[in-house]
Amino acid sequence: MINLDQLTVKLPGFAVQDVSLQVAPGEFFALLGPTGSGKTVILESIAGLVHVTAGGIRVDGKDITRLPPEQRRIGIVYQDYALFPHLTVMDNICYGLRYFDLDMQQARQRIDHLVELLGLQNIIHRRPLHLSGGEKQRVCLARALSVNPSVLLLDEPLSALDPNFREEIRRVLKKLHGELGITFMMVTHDFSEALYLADRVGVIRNGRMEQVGSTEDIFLRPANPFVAEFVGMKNIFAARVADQGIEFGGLSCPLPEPAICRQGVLALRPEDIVLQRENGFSDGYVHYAGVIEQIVPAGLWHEISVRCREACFKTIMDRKTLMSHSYNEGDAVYLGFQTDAVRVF
Ligand SMILES: Nc1ncnc2c1ncn2[C@@H]1O[C@H](COP(=O)(O)OP(=O)(O)OP(=O)(O)O)[C@@H](O)[C@H]1O
Repeated sequence: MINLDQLTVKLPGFAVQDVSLQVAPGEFFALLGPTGSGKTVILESIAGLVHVTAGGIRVDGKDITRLPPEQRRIGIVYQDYALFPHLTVMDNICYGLRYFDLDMQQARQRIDHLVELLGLQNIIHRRPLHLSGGEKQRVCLARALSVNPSVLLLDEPLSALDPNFREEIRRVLKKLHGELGITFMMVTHDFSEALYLADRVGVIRNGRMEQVGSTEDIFLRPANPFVAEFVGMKNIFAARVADQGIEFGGLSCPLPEPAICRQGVLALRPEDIVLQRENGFSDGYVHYAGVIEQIVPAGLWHEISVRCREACFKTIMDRKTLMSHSYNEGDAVYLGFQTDAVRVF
């Protein structure tokens, strides 16, 4: 269990301010935020690698705010591996043991178990130079877990990996978390990673916590336009409350309940928007006539921009559907969405 109580870390030109957070025992928590928002500073303050200016950190009920790193029983894994090139895999895994007061027989048993769990049996005598990215990251996980930590901190553990190994390490992390039952806290700027791995998420902006909640909550019910945009709501419009709903981009959107629109923003996820050639939308859908402005291939999907009056909507479509409807730039279409997909801030 991790407990941050108004954690404040002041650095030259940047500060983490009053971050309070509770991560339950055995939980997988993801700390999300754009680059430079302070995620690593928070992680490193938990590990004892940066000085905490004010507030406190407790792990499993114990105040560790001023303890040196080696007395915290916390493992940390970085994106760039940081393995010793001159040591074998086994020596890298065992390197940290000397700094901890551990029962060596138990430590050896634990390492044998980790080597098996992480599938490292065939590479324990190799040096890091001869390992793939996925293998290096599995070695780092074994090294961080060798000291039997109660908390494992992961700083963007997937971002240096190419896509195939990323998938592999994602599965490894899920399996490790399931089998070891310890608390995981992972920093990432990729919401899809958090969606796959984490139970709960905290979104950081500029050193402050913007929202904490279940991954589903953050995804479906972002608390403000910043979080909405961060979790992929690509349709964000200036809006205002009107007689029967809300107005934006020269359009009117009736809503079943009166909207509270304090920040004057309406947001929609691209995947909640449907396109049709003819207007066949059923009740419950809000729909507008528009024109396809742009079709951009994006991997397995195409991103389609549709202009309806002054509002330019973004939606996504798989290649097969796009082909079967023969949609092209310049085509007149109807665009619709259900009112419960609309978020108003
Ligand atoms: N030791 C330090 N001294 C001064 N400034 C620092 C120090 N460590 C980090 N910073 C600054 O604090 C800010 C937050 O950095 P941090 O590494 O926590 O961001 P982040 O959210 O992890 O970003 P990224 O996703 O790019 O890793 C940055 O502006 C960074 O330059």
